[in-house]
Amino acid sequence: MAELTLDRISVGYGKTRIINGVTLALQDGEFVSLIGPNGAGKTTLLNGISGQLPIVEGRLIYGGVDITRWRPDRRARGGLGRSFQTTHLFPNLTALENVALAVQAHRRVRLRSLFSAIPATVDQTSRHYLEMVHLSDALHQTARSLSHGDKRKLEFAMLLAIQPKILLLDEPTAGMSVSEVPAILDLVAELKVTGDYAIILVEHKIDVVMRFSDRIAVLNHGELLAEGTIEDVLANKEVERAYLGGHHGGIA
Ligand SMILES: Nc1ncnc2c1ncn2[C@@H]1O[C@H](COP(=O)(O)OP(=O)(O)OP(=O)(O)O)[C@@H](O)[C@H]1O
Repeated sequence: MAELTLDRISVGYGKTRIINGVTLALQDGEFVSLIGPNGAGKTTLLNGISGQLPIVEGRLIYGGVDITRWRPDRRARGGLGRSFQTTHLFPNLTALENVALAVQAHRRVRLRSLFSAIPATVDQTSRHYLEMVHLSDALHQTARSLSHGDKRKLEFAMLLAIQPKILLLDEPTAGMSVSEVPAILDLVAELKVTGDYAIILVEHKIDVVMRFSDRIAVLNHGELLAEGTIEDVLANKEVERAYLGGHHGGIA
């Protein structure tokens, strides 16, 4: 059974529908890249899956359960982890405190306990996730003081703290300096190799897409234009036309 099935889903803002009837299945441990020209609806589709935007038509099935009407926090607790293009950290808290907060939120511990002392088990678990993202040296640094690349690593640690089964990664290297990109991509590679996560990656850089993807899905004007292996998709004339269609940014 597919881990996650998008069954003809439509997603929109208010009365404006951006995603129209997209069907896609993600298997256990599979890595699918979601590509498409600027404005195609990639982020909107991720928002529909994670629950930030409502699915106005169709069904979202996760592990055999219809989660179409679940709120975002319930989806996250159930194992749908979502990263964003911009950072979502508590700048004045340390790296350890940020992750502890995510661990506690996931365990539904009352958050005020964080500000007295981090319970030992939470502390240990938080350190584990920080180690996974290679931030053990920055435990006690405030999030504010971290480099952009390390902030992104910290977000990964917080994402892992909710023990996701599915990772929805929205351009994880967006806004990074060239020197910071490899470490983040290595992190994605390390997560992939565990086989513990099914991953949907939104990405413009074709070299990144080629490095990781088992399969590619192409969105255009809110609809699924093509789906298949890298070779299939790159040889698809409609995909080529969509990218060459004038004002859009191309596959980089
Ligand atoms: N808050 C919003 N309200 C209304 N429309 C929006 C909103 N956010 C995005 N849109 C519109 O939805 C469409 C799809 O945007 P989306 O950000 O999902 O595309 P994308 O494929 O992720 O683009 P990019 O590759 O540039 O990030 C665009 O036409 C955009 O203008």
